[in-house]
Amino acid sequence: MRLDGKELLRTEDICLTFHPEDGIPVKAADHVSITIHEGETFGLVGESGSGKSTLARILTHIHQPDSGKVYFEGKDVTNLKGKALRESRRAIQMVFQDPSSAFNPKERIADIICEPLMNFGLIASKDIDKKAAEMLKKVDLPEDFINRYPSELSGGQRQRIAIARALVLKPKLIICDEATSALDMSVQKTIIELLSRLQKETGVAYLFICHDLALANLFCDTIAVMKKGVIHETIHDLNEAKAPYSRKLLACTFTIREGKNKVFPESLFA
Ligand SMILES: Nc1ncnc2c1ncn2[C@@H]1O[C@H](COP(=O)(O)OP(=O)(O)OP(=O)(O)O)[C@@H](O)[C@H]1O
Repeated sequence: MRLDGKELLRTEDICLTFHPEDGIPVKAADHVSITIHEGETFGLVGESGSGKSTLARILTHIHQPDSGKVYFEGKDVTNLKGKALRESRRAIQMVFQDPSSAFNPKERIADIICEPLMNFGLIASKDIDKKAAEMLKKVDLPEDFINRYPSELSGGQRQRIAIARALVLKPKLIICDEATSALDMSVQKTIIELLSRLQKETGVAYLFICHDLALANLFCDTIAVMKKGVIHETIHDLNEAKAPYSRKLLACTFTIREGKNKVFPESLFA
């Protein structure tokens, strides 16, 4: 965790409106400006549908914004095409909530981990098992997992495989989109500890998209609070949140210390 790193990624006034065929337009990104520094963990919180994944998809070039700019290491990468786009995709990797959906169930773990290297033509077939074993070690899994299949692993182990695969290209930024949300509390803790350790070892930055405000506050150096495509506040500690929406969101968090008669605040959607 560090806040003194150089600027790694910056968005400037990013806007994107979806136009579903049978509905009203949805402003999923409304003048979004964020800055992520090298080695930083940047949290993105907000209710479901607030535009968190859309922003992730813009940063990974899955969606093109209607307007605004994305800068990576100081370069404008908003409209990259061809080879430049491919190269840029190496630097930002993603880890999703359900890694199984991104894994081919018929592929060995070794091939799953090394797939990004294969896609970029960066590894020979004969080196795959060795590289995969090295990556398994990094994420605290036994090296003989190379010959297993995804269905033979637990959810937490599969998430470690997803992290190993995200790391194999040595990215500068990993976007964790609800990466720990489907895991039980104890496994979630070990994955967070793993992400922390890997960050110390590699200097990778994280964009950590999360519904759990307590976890985001604990793990993230900086947190942006998003609602309906708008960033309402960017702060380092949610306890110091000032924006009315952030306060409402915080008031909705459960804590076991409050006992059994918690009164919910007025609707977030008002
Ligand atoms: N491809 C699309 N076409 C039309 N509308 C979309 C598309 N993708 C997202 N949206 C809409 O944009 C808004 C933001 O969605 P997004 O998935 O970014 O939210 P989110 O904050 O990531 O939600 P969650 O926390 O539930 O994953 C939602 O209203 C969603 O329905």
